[in-house]
Amino acid sequence: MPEQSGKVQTVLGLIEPDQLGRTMTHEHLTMTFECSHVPPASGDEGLAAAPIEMKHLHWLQQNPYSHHENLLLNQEIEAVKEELLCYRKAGGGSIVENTTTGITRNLPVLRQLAKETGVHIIAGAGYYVDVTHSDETRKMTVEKLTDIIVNEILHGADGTDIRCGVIGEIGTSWPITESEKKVLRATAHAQTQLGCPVIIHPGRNKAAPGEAIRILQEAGGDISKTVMSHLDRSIYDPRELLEFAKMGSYLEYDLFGTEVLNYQFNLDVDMLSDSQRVQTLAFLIREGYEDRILIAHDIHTKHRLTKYGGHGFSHILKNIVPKMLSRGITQNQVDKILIENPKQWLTFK
Ligand SMILES: CCC(=O)NCCS(=O)(=O)O
Repeated sequence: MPEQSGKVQTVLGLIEPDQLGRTMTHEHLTMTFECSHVPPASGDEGLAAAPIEMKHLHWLQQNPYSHHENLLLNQEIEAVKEELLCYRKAGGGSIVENTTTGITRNLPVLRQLAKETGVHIIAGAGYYVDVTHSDETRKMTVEKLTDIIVNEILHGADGTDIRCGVIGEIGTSWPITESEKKVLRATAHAQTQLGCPVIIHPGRNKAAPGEAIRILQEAGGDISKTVMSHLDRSIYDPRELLEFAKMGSYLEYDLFGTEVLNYQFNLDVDMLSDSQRVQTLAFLIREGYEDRILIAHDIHTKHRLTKYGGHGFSHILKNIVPKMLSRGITQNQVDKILIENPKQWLTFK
């Protein structure tokens, strides 16, 4: 039985699950997102190249992926540190940092931030979406990928002794590519060995979450210990959502704070607003899924930091929780979503 059993593994070492407190289960503190750059609309090239300024904020908020500099969250370590101190003051305890190989994971920075702020940080093992896979990764067998992921959890990742505490976010596109399927199978095999939490980034299609879960399931993964991220932009129809929920994964609404008219990555999608996210949580609770819900902001670009006029890492604690309570979600249910469910998920079997 690994030493992680019954514990949560942070970048500073193992902790008791009760030490976690309120937990955002899907954030990024340092990463790059150039792999997802969207060319600006014709006529917007000047805005896309301009420094970030107040007068451009609305454009930036609506076109975040067309501004190259906005995709470099790794340049904002000091601002992120300030945000984490505010997050603690607002009652936050822990953050799952989902940056995996392909989007510039930086474990020494995570360890430094954890030391300087007192926020428990849980780092992610494994690989992001196919476009970020190296030729070497693509050639690897499932067994080799499994070994690497297991090693990132048991011994440390990226040549450091800093150990990851979850597998993911494991990136998948739509349709899921062959290389991504191998990583999903390796994830399931590593999870079987370690009894660890897993978190998946689905492709941008309503069929994507179910397909990723099926691949994990067939490879022996523990779906009850797996989170499906980004449901805010993936499944809208209530009947389809309940069909997916029956598969048994955690259901994560992790784009709180994102309010956009057009979702740049898929113009067919009408991205949920925060009010609609809260309505969806209330719906899932009524349908009996309160033990399966997780929430977060998934901050991954500069413009969502308070330094750039964004909502920051404390938005859920300061604004969304009161809204949840005002819409009939009880304090006990809020605590389940923010404390108990993350604790159950993050504790190694
Ligand atoms: C690395 C951050 C990330 O993947 N965020 C998800 C963005 S979206 O696909 O939900 O738009």
